[in-house]
Amino acid sequence: MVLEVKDLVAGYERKLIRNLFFSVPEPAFIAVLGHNGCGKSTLFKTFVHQLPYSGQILLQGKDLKQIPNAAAQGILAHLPQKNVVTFPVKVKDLVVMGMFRKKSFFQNYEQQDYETVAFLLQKLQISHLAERNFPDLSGGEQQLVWLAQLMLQDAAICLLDEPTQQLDVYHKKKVFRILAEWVQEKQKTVLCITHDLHNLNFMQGYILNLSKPNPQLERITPETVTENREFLESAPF
Ligand SMILES: Nc1ncnc2c1ncn2[C@@H]1O[C@H](COP(=O)(O)OP(=O)(O)OP(=O)(O)O)[C@@H](O)[C@H]1O
Repeated sequence: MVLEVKDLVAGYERKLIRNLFFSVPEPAFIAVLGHNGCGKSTLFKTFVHQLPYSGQILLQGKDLKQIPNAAAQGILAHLPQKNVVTFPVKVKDLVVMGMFRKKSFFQNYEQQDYETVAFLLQKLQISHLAERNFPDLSGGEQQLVWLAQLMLQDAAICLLDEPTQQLDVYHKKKVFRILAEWVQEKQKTVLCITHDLHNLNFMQGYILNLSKPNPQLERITPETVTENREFLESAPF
């Protein structure tokens, strides 16, 4: 079992996540949907120990509470919605840091690591950004760079919080295709918060709509995408 959530209750004064149950037996893509403020990022925060919760979260069969540093173990990687860098750093030097698990603290990154970075940047079609100063990039360009860094972490389960939010329509589609390929070829489990429902039509996997009264994994089909879009187009009350 890759991931199990049992009777999860989490949130703030108001518990946004109430008695959530779902399980992912095999690597899969899961689109996490829902109206603004329904608790999607809150769900991810419970996974990365940023919020207390009751109930159980099991990653690869192990209780999350017994895994204080899932990132260092290559179990979990999290790409938050906002990630700010204000110091000057070249894109390639930021991306290579995704390989931190393979390095000891004082070890430098080598030529071979930068070759891996170059390959990934090419895949994401952002090779031309490699030598640029990261803080000077546009919002969408920065998002693609963070995605490259996250992919290099090579974690089994990835939490992506609206990774395509600032991308143009071409790059949105491209990123969804790359994620689909990544899940299938590398057997990753990707939970992806998104409002880009039309891009789900060509994806295989599941929808988890946290705006619904009793959210469950629903297999992605043209019908479930339409039903969830119509559900979300209606008022969230
Ligand atoms: N630290 C906090 N203290 C109290 N309330 C909070 C805190 N952080 C977030 N919230 C509230 O919890 C609710 C859910 O926030 P969350 O970020 O999980 O929403 P979301 O579903 O990811 O929304 P969006 O689609 O807008 O990103 C919001 O109403 C937010 O204001």
